[in-house]
Amino acid sequence: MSDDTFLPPCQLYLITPPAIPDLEAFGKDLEAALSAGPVACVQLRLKDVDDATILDAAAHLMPICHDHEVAFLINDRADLALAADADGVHLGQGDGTVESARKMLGMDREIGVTCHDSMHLAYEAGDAGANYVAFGAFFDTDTKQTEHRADLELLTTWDEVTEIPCVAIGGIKPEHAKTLSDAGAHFIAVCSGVWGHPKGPAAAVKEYVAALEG
Ligand SMILES: Cc1ncc(COP(=O)(O)OP(=O)(O)O)c(N)n1
Ligand SMILES: Cc1ncsc1CCOP(=O)(O)O
Ligand SMILES: [Mg+2]
Repeated sequence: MSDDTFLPPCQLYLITPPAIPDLEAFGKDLEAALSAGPVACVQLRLKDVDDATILDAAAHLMPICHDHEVAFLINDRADLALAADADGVHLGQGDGTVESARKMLGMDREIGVTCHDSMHLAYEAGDAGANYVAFGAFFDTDTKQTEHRADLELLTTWDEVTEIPCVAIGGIKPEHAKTLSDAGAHFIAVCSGVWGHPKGPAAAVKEYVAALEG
């Protein structure tokens, strides 16, 4: 994900729902979503479950991603990303340091870092060796209680001053995609807009991709 030389300016990054009650059914939805259009990355973001559940979900979902040449990241836990042989980890500000995750994961795996609405946190993450930084929330979301609201200018400034890709997250609907892309986002991260789309995840991916192609 960090080498965007031959990639379109802004790509879709999918975040799983925080609970996956039926792994078989979700695997089918994931397969449909990834077959519908280009997706750069899928992040397994399970909350309030034990490690075995995360590893089981990773073992089921990662091959689907790899069949589509889509990177598979695990949220919160570098140790589980290593145990699952995932492509990387997404770390929040309370999920451990980039340095310690890098020691665990080596240089071949991706490390992304939540930076809320803060250029300062993004510089810190970049200096520590993050492969991407994530800004948000850009819009209202029911997926997570958020305390920070990012604006488009942050994306533009970040894009101007660094080479490190940035992800925009939080309540992103298809109609927001082009604006975020034009402002400088390299990825838009979406959860409910895809898995909760009234026409299903495949139709959702098509809508986001069409909007990005604008
Ligand atoms: C791409 C991306 N950006 C931000 C987050 C949020 O991470 P974090 O702040 O650790 O919150 P949780 O997702 O762990 O609730 C993310 N997961 N992915
Ligand atoms: C994990 C996370 N971090 C900031 S907003 C958010 C939720 C993203 O989900 P949605 O696309 O449903 O708003
Ligand atoms: Mg986290």
